[in-house]
Amino acid sequence: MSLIQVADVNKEFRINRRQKGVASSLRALFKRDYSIKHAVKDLSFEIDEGEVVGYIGSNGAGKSTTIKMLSGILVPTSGSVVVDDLVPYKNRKVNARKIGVVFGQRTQLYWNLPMEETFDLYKKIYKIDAAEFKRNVDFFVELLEMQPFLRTPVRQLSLGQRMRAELVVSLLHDPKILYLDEPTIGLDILVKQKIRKFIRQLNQEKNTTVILTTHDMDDIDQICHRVITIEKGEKIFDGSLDLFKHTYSVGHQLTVNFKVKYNDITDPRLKVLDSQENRITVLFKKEEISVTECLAMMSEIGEIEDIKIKEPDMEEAVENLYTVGSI
Ligand SMILES: Nc1ncnc2c1ncn2[C@@H]1O[C@H](COP(=O)(O)OP(=O)(O)OP(=O)(O)O)[C@@H](O)[C@H]1O
Repeated sequence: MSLIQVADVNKEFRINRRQKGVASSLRALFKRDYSIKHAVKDLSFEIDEGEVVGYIGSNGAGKSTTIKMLSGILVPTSGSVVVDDLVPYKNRKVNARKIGVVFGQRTQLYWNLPMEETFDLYKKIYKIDAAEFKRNVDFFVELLEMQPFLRTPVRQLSLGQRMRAELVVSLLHDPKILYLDEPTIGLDILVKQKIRKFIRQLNQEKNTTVILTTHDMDDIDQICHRVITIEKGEKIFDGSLDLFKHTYSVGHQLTVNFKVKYNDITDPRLKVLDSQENRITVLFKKEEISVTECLAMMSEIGEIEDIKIKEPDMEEAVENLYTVGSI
């Protein structure tokens, strides 16, 4: 049975429409005046232990609402959410032991305490066994290169240092599942890379299941094996990272420089983007024609000097997803 099971879940929010003024306040006493926001609609998916899943969608698509239902903060309006055999909102305490959560915008740190003391505090809160605690702190501090700032009060840490600290705090009790909501937002590229590497290692060494929401497509590209996309509350794609790219990207781009070029290409599976005296750029889908076949064709139309292949691009795939929708 899957570790996370989401079946036919809906989440509605009631939004008050009350206008300003005494008359409208009086009216509101007798007549309910609100609209319903369907944040998540008929959502179903399953996630197995050890999977690393990117959960993506544009602003307001319903990502955070889903994560909040998975972590037990929100109650679904209908449908069922089961995480490791528990219904999260009914078992918030037990569920909290099994999950780690990092919301990019919300902190779990104490402003005036250095990290070392914050870790000790969480050790007490979660009643973490001393040996397990030491093992984890050593492991995480080394992987995230946190030694130099362990004794610095949190308020003096940079955003990147704080985000690394957030990750450690959420993982000290060895949770089975880690929910990450925009973990690299606002960070410089070096810290982003450190965090991405850390998440990959965490998954490999501890088999932690990771669900990651982000607007940074490099996060997805470099960390996730699977992608689920949601738009206007509805799931529109669920599959491997490769399938995602191939479904939504326009294809591979091949540029060939020729010593001598005799002809132009005519095969309908290759779309010519640019053709010059000694160079041609074509677009193709790997499912329709292989790279080898493509190159064989190129060698028939000229003497090849040099080639360059551009893989389908994640950013471009997401752009297409948002404009095309589900296919
Ligand atoms: N407490 C709430 N009350 C009313 N509406 C809400 C509430 N929380 C979320 N919503 C609405 O539900 C929809 C989904 O919001 P959600 O925060 O899940 O989106 P998101 O995909 O995480 O977006 P973002 O990428 O901007 O963080 C949005 O239209 C949002 O305005």
